[in-house]
Amino acid sequence: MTTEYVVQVEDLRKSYGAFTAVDGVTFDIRRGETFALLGPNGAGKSTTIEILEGYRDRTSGEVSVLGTDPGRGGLDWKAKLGIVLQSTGESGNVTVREQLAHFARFYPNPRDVDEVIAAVGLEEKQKTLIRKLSGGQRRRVDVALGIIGRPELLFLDEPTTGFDPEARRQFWELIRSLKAEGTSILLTTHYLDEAAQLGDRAGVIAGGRMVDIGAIDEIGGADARIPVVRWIENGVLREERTTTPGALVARLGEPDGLEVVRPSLEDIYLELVGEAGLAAAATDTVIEGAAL
Ligand SMILES: Nc1ncnc2c1ncn2[C@@H]1O[C@H](COP(=O)(O)OP(=O)(O)OP(=O)(O)O)[C@@H](O)[C@H]1O
Repeated sequence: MTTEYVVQVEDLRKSYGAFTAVDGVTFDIRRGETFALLGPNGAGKSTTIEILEGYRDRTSGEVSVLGTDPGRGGLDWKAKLGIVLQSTGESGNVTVREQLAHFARFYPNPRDVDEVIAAVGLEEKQKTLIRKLSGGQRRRVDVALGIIGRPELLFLDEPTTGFDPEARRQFWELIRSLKAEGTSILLTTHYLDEAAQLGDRAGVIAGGRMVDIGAIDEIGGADARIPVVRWIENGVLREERTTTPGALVARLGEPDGLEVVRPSLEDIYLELVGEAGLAAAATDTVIEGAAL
């Protein structure tokens, strides 16, 4: 059986004048997979997503989304996508329920409006005007609009920004249930715990380039996951990375400040992005040197 891809991106580039925002990015997403695109502000995540959604032209590269070039996708193609953009656009003078019922009519096989309202936890606000909602509640409306059409592929650009911790956990449950139904998802987030909770694979973009890509529990390579043992010896903080922290701890006994730290996805991500920043700075120096 061949793997079916819902997204295929090959050597994607996007320039704004002399500035290259996306610089040769390659990745794919398999059907049913949740792929997390991670990277610092300005890395090129939204630009990439907007190209895949058909909202932005690309400078070069090959892109296929549900078998179609997004630059040429028609309404049938659009109806298979669910899109939650980064900026919250919903400030309307209609109620939550009216807005969802209105958008449901654009799709051939929409989800039930009540079901979606319940899924995003807006039952008590369904008759409230959208402009009277809080920021986090409006974001839930954005998410509801993204899933009302029962999309095959859902784009979530920083979906939980502004959510309180409980709402974020409810949202994770919602995403898990969509995933269980077979929805493929492309997620960008600055919450690394969210990526670790929801993602099957992740790509880390920095400065428009993919600096690493792989299964969530393999990003950064095996060495990045080696635990660190820290303790205080003669008033000095010591630390050692070891694959056998238990043996080291047994040898140390019970020194002050003893802790075993397993690097989180966030630690690994920060290291990757830090290294990419240093590499870019080094390249800039060479280019400046060459120009002299
Ligand atoms: N219309 C535009 N014209 C010129 N430059 C742009 C335009 N849109 C984006 N950029 C630049 O492209 C780069 C990538 O932006 P993009 O929005 O894709 O980043 P991002 O990874 O989504 O960041 P964030 O995490 O802040 O959302 C940024 O340096 C941005 O300033």
